[in-house]
Amino acid sequence: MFKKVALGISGGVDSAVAALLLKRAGFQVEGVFMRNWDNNYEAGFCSDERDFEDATYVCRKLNIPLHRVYFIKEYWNEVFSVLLNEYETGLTPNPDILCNRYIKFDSFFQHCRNNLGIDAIATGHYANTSFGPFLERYNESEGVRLLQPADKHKDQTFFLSQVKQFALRKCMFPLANLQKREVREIARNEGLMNVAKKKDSTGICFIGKNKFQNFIEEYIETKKGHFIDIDSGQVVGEHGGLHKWTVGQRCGVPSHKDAYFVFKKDLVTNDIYVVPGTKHPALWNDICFTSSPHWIHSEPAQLANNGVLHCDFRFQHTKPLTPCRIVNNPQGLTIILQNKLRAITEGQFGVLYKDGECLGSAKIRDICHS
Ligand SMILES: Nc1ncnc2c1ncn2[C@@H]1O[C@H](COP(=O)(O)OP(=O)(O)OP(=O)(O)O)[C@@H](O)[C@H]1O
Repeated sequence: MFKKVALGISGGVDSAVAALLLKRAGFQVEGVFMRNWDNNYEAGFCSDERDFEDATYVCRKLNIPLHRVYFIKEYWNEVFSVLLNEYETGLTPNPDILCNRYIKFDSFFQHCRNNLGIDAIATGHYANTSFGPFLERYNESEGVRLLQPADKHKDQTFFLSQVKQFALRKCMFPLANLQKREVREIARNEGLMNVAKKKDSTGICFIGKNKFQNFIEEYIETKKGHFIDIDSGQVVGEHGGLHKWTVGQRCGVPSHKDAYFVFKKDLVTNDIYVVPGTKHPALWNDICFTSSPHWIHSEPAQLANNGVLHCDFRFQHTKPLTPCRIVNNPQGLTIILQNKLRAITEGQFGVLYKDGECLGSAKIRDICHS
């Protein structure tokens, strides 16, 4: 039932091998290279031309057509302006999660469906769904579930935790059952040497080599303020703008004992409260409150019945899962962690897992400092 598939080709090894596996499985593959940032707006950005050349090389080698699409306006409206707004309101946003929700699994999906006549999309993400890596278990009358892939170290479900059902149910993840080293090996064996040795992309997709602090300065007004030691109440230094700092970050202000770390940002006074030492107890918390959650499949029955959901939590992609208990509250969720975590940050997403399934996520809006 699925014949023609649009695959997001980034010029990296993962999407190259995904293309190869889709071809081997007999699908008609349309490669699509996407650009979300207009490099003409700014000097000094890394150009994605090199990536486009690599994408062209992959598609030529595998004999698949390559299309180029632009979502610059969509990215600006749905991702970048949200990012600026969140920085301006003292939060630390996660644009990669928004990019997947609004661009890759919405604009990209709709564009490919409307213009390329495809039956499904695919990406080189390390993720899986209950419909299988090639939608082999697709069921029209069932909701799809987002599952962790075989490679737990590369698992990218964290970044997919806000994706909507309508696109996810028509998405293939051909790398679901592979380890990263196997993916590189497949690329090498297939003569895709250019991409086999490329490093993984990191961080926000459009910033490239420019330092984030310099970059963000171009867009947000710099308002200087004080660093204040929460233990002594004393001003211990000056900062160059709330948006440049995030909870848990080392401030570079010396104290008599240890370096200072960001504890909390005060939007009203424009001060940043800091604590001496990375292990200061104020940085460690086990209760947080979120905005209204996005459930990939559906609200878990325990919560729907006003009960307690026992599951696992993470708010940073690379960190281990922490067991937690969750209850609904009028604004969203109350999450009670089994152990304290360092630097839980407002604006980040709390991503929830249970038995290998990514249930969804919710934006952290407050932390209970006991
Ligand atoms: N510029 C792009 N155009 C089209 N698809 C993209 C682009 N960037 C990323 N993707 C899709 O999203 C997937 C995940 O991208 P991401 O950059 O998060 O991970 P990655 O592991 O570096 O992937 P890759 O090795 O394919 O670059 C890619 O495998 C690809 O399918």
